[in-house]
Formats: sequence, structure tokens, C-alpha cells
Amino acid sequence: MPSQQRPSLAEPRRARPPAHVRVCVRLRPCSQGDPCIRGLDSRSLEIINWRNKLETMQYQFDTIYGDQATQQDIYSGSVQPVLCHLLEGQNASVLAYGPTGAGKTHTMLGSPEQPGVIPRALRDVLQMTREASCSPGGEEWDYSVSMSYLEIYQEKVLDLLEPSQQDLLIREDRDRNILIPGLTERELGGFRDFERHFLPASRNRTVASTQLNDRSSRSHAVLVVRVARSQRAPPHRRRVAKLCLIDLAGSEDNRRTGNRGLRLKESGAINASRHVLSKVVDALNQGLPRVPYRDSKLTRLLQDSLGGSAHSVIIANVAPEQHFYFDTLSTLNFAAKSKQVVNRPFTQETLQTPGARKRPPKDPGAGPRAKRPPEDPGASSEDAGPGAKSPPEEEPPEAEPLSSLLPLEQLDPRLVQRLLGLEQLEKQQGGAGRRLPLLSTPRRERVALLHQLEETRCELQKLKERQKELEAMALLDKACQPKPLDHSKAPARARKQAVVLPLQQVQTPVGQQAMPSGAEGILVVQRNQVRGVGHRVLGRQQGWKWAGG
Ligand SMILES: Nc1ncnc2c1ncn2[C@@H]1O[C@H](COP(=O)(O)OP(=O)(O)OP(=O)(O)O)[C@@H](O)[C@H]1O
Repeated sequence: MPSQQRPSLAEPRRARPPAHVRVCVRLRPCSQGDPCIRGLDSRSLEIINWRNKLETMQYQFDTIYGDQATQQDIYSGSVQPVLCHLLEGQNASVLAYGPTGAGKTHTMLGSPEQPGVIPRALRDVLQMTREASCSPGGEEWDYSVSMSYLEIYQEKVLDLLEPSQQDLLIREDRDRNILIPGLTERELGGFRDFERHFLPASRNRTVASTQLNDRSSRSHAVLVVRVARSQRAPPHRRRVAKLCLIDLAGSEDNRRTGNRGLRLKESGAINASRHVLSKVVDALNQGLPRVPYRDSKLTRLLQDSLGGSAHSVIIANVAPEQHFYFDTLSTLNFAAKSKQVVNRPFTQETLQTPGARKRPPKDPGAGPRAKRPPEDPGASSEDAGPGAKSPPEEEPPEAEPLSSLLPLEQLDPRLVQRLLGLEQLEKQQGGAGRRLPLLSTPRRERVALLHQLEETRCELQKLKERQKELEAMALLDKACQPKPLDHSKAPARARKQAVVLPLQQVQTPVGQQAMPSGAEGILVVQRNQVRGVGHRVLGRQQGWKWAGG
């Protein structure tokens, strides 16, 4: 049972200490005229009423970054402090919010000259795990870091690492972690791996030129970094934490963007999801029984980050020009109310049975990792990460951990019955030399295996029938012979007879080959010099190739 194999060691909900969402504001350098907003000190700012310049409204946040603040200032002041929680098995989220052209992508991604939050955080996370594995006692643990990257474009969740993946589903596990089954995940052995996967994926993000931004993001982009720490010896504790780095698409006033057609449609989707985001924050702050997370893909995905289990930081990006006045006001209002949202981070820890631990691949950086079992962060198969120490080579490969999204007890009993029956059948039929751990594989693969087994079963059935036919015909043929051949006088070619064996007993001697025939999947036994009665009988069978004839 999955729950017995990987018990969650998470503390009960009420025992989890609260953590307010931290909110900072970053002012972009003003490109035109006088700014409508100015910082007062490191924690407060004021916005000047556009009708009456003597009237101002003041706001307080955790930190205010003026237009001279560097990428390093933002990172070390507001992002770096939450990263340490990842090694404790606690989730963290950083979310860039603001109107179009206010500097969200600049803050999160930056440029080669001014790298933003994403590359800096990745470098540090990789460094942290490397240092942890080298620290005293570190040899007791395996560390791994992996990434997934997705965008929400017009209410569709698209995999940026594997763009062929269309509109993925968003689900939730028993600890209320948000998961995306089927989302591609890549192991990161070092920063180069990150660049190798992230840079091409970023080019897959939907970006277009609008009147307010030459490269305006038309989607919300979410980079998910998973940090796992697994104990090598009993009790095999395993901590998995998730870092979400989110670059939201900017809110757009379409009277000023000049958007039409597709751009207008994109803009509608962006604004609608941001509207739901605002409603979610209101509902959380008012303690409403229903928080409308499910009303948009964005909020569903942010469920961990707002009112959930993450240490969250919102960076509100502000465009200070006068013509952004209303955008700035609404950004500040959103940021102010988000400050009140309380999350309850907790350590995501499970106990793993030794059988559920997986050997790291020989080359962790190479190629796509098998899609993670979608169900549970704790269920992630583990590969060698930075500084990870691999178990000895001779260790046998082990089964994947059980799915917890769809624990066995929640499966349709008929399906479980069927799986057990098929496993039994497979065992009886020799298992084709392969053990299929049907019940311990994730759901999608389970279904694929189920199909595969069905097909194999049908083929075996066909083969058995054909076998019977052949045996009957051979008997008939024998019965029609007037008298037994005198072997001493018979020609040499009639002496050797093809023997039809039950399929399971066919053994291919040296110099003979067994292979499935194309269309019907029939086992073809090629023998080098077989002639005689058997040749004639077998030759009548459709699809049967008699290579020696
Ligand atoms: N702090 C900053 N210092 C210098 N330039 C900046 C800063 N912030 C933003 N910019 C510049 O402003 C322009 C718009 O920024 P950016 O594309 O990051 O905005 P955005 O909020 O992501 O917009 P959208 O929502 O349309 O994608 C870019 O050319 C960017 O380089």
C-alpha cells in the first residue's frame, strides 16, 4: 500500500507555523517625464495623485527597491533568504507581478550582463546542495535537483521543455501540493545542465511585440525547481521541496496597447486570470470558505504559493511613468492585500522503503529523464544531483515507488483485480523474461502495460489455436499415410521431420533463429535443413515462413 510504504512525516496542519507572504516593490527607471511614484525609505513609498499633485497615497511593504537597485540587490535582499528552506524540505515561491513593460521579465530572467532571479537562484540552489553533501554528515544523504518549465497560454498549460505536450492537467496530492502529471522534468547535475535545458525552452515561451513592450510575454511562465534529499541508510528519510519562479504576463489596458485579434484574445486571457488571482487573495484575506483557485489555471497552479505551503515572495514591478498611473495604483493595491496572506510552510518528508529507492542513472545530465511519476513530489525517482554519491554499481535496479496520487485503495477494485489477474497470467506464461511491476508503477504506465499485456494475451491465444490446428493437421496427414515409412529405404530428405512443439517448449538450438513474424506476431523457427512431411504441413499455414524449404 503506498501510504504504508511512504508515510508522510508532515506535521499536522494546525501545528504548522504561519508565514506571511513577503512583498517587495521594484521601481523601474523612468523613461519619460516625471514619475508618479517615489520611494520614501527602504519600506515605504508614495504615489502622487494624477489629478492633484499635492495629494499622495502611502504604502508600506517589506522592501522597496528604487530605480537604482541592481539585480543583485533584489536577489540578495528578497529571494536568497527563502532558498535555505528548500533543504529543510519546505517549498518556496517567487512571483513577479505588475503591468506590461514594468520589468517582470527583467527581474526574473534578466540578461547575460544583468542576470535576474532565475539564474542566480539556480546557481545558489545547486551550490547549496553541493555544499550540503560535502558538509559533515553529508555523506549520509543523496541530493538531487531537477527542473520543469511551463507556460500558461490562453488557459492552457504547455510544457516548455517538451513543446509537443499539450494542455497538461493540474492536480493536487494528499499534502495539497500542486502537481502536473506528465510535465517533463530534467535532472540538473550542474549549472551547465540548467543552461542547456532552460535557454532553448525560454525560446518556446510565447512573446510578441505590443505598443507598450517590444517583447511582451503573452503567457505566465513557471519554472519549477525540485530539490530532493534522501537518506541512504534506514530509516531512509526523504525530503522534497519545490521552488517556483514565476514570471506573470503583465496586465494590459487595451485602450493603450492597441491590441487586436490574437493579441486582444491573449490579453483577455491574461487579464481574466489576474482578476481571479485578485479574487483569490480577497477570499484568503476574508477567510471565505471557498477560495476560487480553480477558476483559472494560474491560481490553481499558485495554490501552494498563496494560502498554501510555500515561503512566498511577491516582487511587484512598477512602471513609474504618469501614463501607467492606474496600472501602478492597481499593482500597489494588489501587493498591499497580498501582504496579509498567510501561508503555512511545512517540511515535506516521507519514509522510503529501501525497495522504493532508485539507482541514479550513469549520466544524470544526459537526455530527458523518464517523466516523473506525476503523483507526488515525494514519489520522484531520484537521480544523482550535484555532489550526489551513487550507490555501488552492482546494486540491482529497483522498482519505482508507488504512486500516491492514486493509491491502490482508491483504484477501482475491478481494475485492481484485473491487474492482479494479468500479473498472475504473466507469471504463469513465463513473464517473457521480464517482471512487470504493474501495481507499483504510475497510473499512465500502468494503463500502457495493461494494453501491452492484453495484446500479448490475444497473440498467445491466437498462437495456441494455430498450434492446435497444426497438430490436428499433422495427425490427419499421418493418418492418411498408407503405411509407415521404411526409414532405411526412404530418401534422406524424408527422414528428418519437423516437430511441432508446444510454444512454451520451443527451444532454439545453436544455428537456428527464433523471431516473431511481422504481421501476425507468430514465432518463426528457422531451421537450416529440415525437409519432409512437416514441411508440407507447415507450408500451408498462412504467415508461417519456412526458411529451410
Ligand atoms: N530595472 C530595470 N532597469 C533597466 N531596464 C529595465 C528595468 N526593468 C525593465 N527594464 C527594461 O524595460 C523593458 C520592459 O521590461 P520587461 O520586458 O521586463 O517587462 P515585463 O513586465 O516583463 O513586460 P510584459 O508583461 O509585457 O512581458 C525591457 O526593455 C527591460 O530591459
